Amino acid sequence: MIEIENLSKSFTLHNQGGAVIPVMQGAQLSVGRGECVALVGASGAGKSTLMRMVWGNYLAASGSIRVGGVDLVTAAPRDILALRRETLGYVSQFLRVVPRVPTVDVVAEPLLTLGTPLAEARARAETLLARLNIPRRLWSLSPTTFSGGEQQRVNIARGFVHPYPALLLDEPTASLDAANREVVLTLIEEAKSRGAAIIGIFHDESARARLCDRLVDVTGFTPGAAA
Ligand SMILES: Nc1ncnc2c1ncn2[C@@H]1O[C@H](COP(=O)(O)OP(=O)(O)OP(=O)(O)O)[C@@H](O)[C@H]1O
Repeated sequence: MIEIENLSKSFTLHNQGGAVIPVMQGAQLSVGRGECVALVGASGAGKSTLMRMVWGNYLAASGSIRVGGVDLVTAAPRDILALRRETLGYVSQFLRVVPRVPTVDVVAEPLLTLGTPLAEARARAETLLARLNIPRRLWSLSPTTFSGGEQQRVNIARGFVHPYPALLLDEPTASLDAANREVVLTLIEEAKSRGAAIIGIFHDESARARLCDRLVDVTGFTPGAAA
């Protein structure tokens, strides 16, 4: 479902004399349906950079990243947007929302853009918000004033409301209490059992051990690392 081949990336710092920092070379990764792969490696090794390339926010210098047949390295922006609507979900660590949109609609939005009728989209959003223990009285409010953990759960609800065939998870349990962490781990297990291909960054080692079929150390993709 997710196939990464011979991927390279460098950053050019235009405000610092055009310094070029190579961060990745020859990265390979393949994630099948129902599989969860954890990206590991020391801080600065390139986990987030790899994730952002798969999401299509960072452009690779060379190589390919195929998700459901679309190559993110060469795809046109409209094809990347279509991929994000239908196929590829991303739960980032931080919620970014348009102010004043009620939480229930923030969560329902991915379904609405796919043409799901409003009542059905809201009902599915509410089921997830309830599972994730967001109090009902907050559903009609914007999540901008919510606590860190509440915002993370809203973000997770939004990422799981549509059954994306591929999912990127950046520290999905980072600021959660034990009960909510358990809900999130169960949601990820359910996504795996329906066949989602998942790439995640999990500093939570026991979550990683429970969910992940493989660990991939991105240090091996650092330029100059032994191939
Ligand atoms: N936008 C950017 N511009 C320039 N350099 C960047 C940029 N993003 C990342 N880097 C560099 O790329 C390297 C990899 O960073 P990245 O954030 O991917 O590491 P990481 O493994 O996710 O680290 P951490 O576990 O600390 O989050 C670092 O040396 C970082 O400074």
